Amino acid sequence: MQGFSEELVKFSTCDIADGLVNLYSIADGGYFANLTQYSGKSSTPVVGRAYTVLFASADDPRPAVNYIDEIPRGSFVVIALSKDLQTMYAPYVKVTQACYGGLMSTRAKYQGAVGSVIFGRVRDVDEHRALEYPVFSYGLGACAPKMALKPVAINVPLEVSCIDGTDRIIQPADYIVGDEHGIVRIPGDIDVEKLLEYMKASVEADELVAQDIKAGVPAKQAQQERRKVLKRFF
Ligand SMILES: O=C([O-])CC(=O)C(=O)O
Ligand code: NI
Repeated sequence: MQGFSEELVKFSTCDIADGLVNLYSIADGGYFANLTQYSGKSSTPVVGRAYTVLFASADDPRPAVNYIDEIPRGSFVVIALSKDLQTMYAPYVKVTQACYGGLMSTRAKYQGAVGSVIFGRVRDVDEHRALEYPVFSYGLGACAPKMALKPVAINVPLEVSCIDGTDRIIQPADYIVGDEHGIVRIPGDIDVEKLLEYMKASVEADELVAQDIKAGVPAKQAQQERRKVLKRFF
């Protein structure tokens, strides 16, 4: 692991989204909707810096690139399709082919990648599970990509179409965190140390709220009382 990954792994995607909403007024909490974790579920979230890969239509003029053999250790592999192949509504991509499979996870894991998120379809579910390697995606496919899609760029910003009609951009080296809720991105210009400090205080406060509620204190009252300590962050 590198940078803040070791610290961030102690927090769920919900904790991070809370931090981004409350501390930085990021309305969506950095959350990417509609992704499912198909493999590698564990008690701790998956955290790494984004290693971004853009896939485009097989007839795109750009040559195919080899994205899988040079992944920096500790990276979170992030794959998205070009904007013309995305849809705002389900199923989110205009192709039925899977752009990622078990051999890609085998190689990614060998190089020390922490997980892969594919804003598209994946196949070979059993292989990802047998590897205990975390893979998140919009959905599944059975067909290989070669007649429909190819990887055309590495370490480029990735645009993801979202339900509100705007795009979210994932920059290379952004922190990506995944767990069973899906994926959150911590924008690169955020003070991660401050975010960590806030999340620690917020999680502690909510543990006390839970204790109070179990002891019969009304939820609103417990939240107001216990969350007073968070005022120092604003
Ligand atoms: O055939 C492909 O391109 C993808 C695949 O199934 C794998 O990585 O195992
Ligand atoms: Ni395969």
